[in-house]
Amino acid sequence: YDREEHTLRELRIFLRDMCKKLASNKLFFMFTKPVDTEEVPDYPTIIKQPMDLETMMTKVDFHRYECAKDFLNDIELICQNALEYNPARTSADKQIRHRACSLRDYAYTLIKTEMDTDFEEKCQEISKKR
Ligand SMILES: Cc1noc(C)c1-c1cc(NS(=O)(=O)c2ccccc2)cc(C(=O)O)c1
Repeated sequence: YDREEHTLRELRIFLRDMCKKLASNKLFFMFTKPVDTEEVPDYPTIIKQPMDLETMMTKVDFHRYECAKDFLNDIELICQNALEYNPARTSADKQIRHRACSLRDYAYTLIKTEMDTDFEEKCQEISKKR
């Protein structure tokens, strides 16, 4: 196996562990699956690019992430969607916005602390060439 494939395989193992850690935190329960359009019928009229942690795990398996930055872009999407769909001053909306921001900060911090900087740089170099 050439070196680049080995690097990307290592990235996928790391990102699956990230997904698992984020999805296992009860605080982030509502981000673990796509928003159910039966439960929330107007969701697709407001949120054009839904994202969730189960979809992200599938994207890892389909080799859709070539660096941690691409993975964090989807975490950002989960967070932005929650802020956009739940803008009210009610405690329910405030709670989901707070949890969305916690998910984003927790994901960035996990990657920053657990991922080698030059490993990410190597992934981004590979990603640029493809
Ligand atoms: C996410 C999201 N974005 O807008 C809203 C609104 C939510 C959201 C959606 C749901 N119900 S759901 O059937 O779509 C679902 C259940 C379990 C996991 C994932 C989604 C529940 C909650 C909640 O706070 O409990 C929040």
